[in-house]
Amino acid sequence: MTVLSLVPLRFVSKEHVQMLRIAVPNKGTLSRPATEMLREAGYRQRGDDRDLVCRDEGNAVEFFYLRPRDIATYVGSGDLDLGITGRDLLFDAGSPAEEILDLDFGGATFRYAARPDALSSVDEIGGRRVATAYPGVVERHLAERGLKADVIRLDGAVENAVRLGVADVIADVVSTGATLRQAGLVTVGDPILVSSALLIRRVGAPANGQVGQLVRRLQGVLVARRYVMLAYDVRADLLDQATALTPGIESPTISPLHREGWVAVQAMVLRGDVHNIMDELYDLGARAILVTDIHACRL
Ligand SMILES: Nc1ncnc2c1ncn2[C@@H]1O[C@H](COP(=O)(O)OP(=O)(O)OP(=O)(O)O)[C@@H](O)[C@H]1O
Ligand SMILES: O=P(O)(O)OC[C@H]1O[C@H](OP(=O)(O)OP(=O)(O)O)[C@H](O)[C@@H]1O
Ligand SMILES: [Mg+2]
Repeated sequence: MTVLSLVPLRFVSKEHVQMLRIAVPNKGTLSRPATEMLREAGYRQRGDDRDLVCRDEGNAVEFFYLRPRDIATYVGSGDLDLGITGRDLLFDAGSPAEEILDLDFGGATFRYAARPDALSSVDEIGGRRVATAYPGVVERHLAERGLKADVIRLDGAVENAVRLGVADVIADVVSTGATLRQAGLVTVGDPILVSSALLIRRVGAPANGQVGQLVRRLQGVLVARRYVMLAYDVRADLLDQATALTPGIESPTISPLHREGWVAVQAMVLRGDVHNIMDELYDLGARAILVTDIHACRL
């Protein structure tokens, strides 16, 4: 770790700050949610979808917009410090880069599929032709199972490969399953992997204060998206029952109310649970139950 990385950025004159270099998907499913998340975390992002670079001088970060498939290569080689890419693309690249944070978007499974009557299990893939745009993932998966198959690398639209007689099986990203259905294919076996967008860095990269700050900001966005703030008033003798419903992340905040025998409670709750919790609190006797969004946080 350099001495500079220990000093908060605002105390260091700008010409001495090393710019952190981050790869962001320039196109495809991950592109928009990645730039939105970085914006929510307080970083400047490109104004035009064709821009290839964006410097955020205030935060000492430089963003490079690259094909998501290439991002693990740039990060694994150490040419860029961090990157945002999919878990499936990271595994496919096989470069020495690793996940440091799951960003909770771009979720999809990666699976085998074939004609409904063609295969009953993954073991039957041995000796067949498998079309995929992710040969690294497929070859490793087959090797782990001791299966030998002919892996055919295609660029996209791989679902057509069976129809066109190029392959017996495909391995591809499945989200809604609509593309598979349209091509008359069904999944074979369990998912090869469950993917989502990740923040990645080079394996063995030294600890760095700037990276730590970026990770905390992104974690703040994740928490702000997952949680809401719930506030309510409740009789003091019901407080234990009420706080069992709203334990918060560390502990709920309890404040006295002017009204004798009542207290106000504030706690973070999961966004998806909030309506059930509000119903239960109301039934318990809590009143003035209010929900507010969290815009940013550091826990
Ligand atoms: N419905 C989806 N289709 C494709 N990729 C998806 C989907 N949902 C999530 N992803 C993830 O997005 C990444 C693939 O992005 P990439 O930009 O390479 O392909 P794409 O979004 O299909 O764009 P395109 O094929 O137009 O280049 C993978 O990590 C994949 O798991
Ligand atoms: O399960 P679904 O919701 O149908 O989504 C999955 C499909 O979407 C992607 O294709 P894309 O449109 O990106 O075309 P591509 O195959 O040329 O990349 C992916 O490769 C699958 O084909
Ligand atoms: Mg695609």
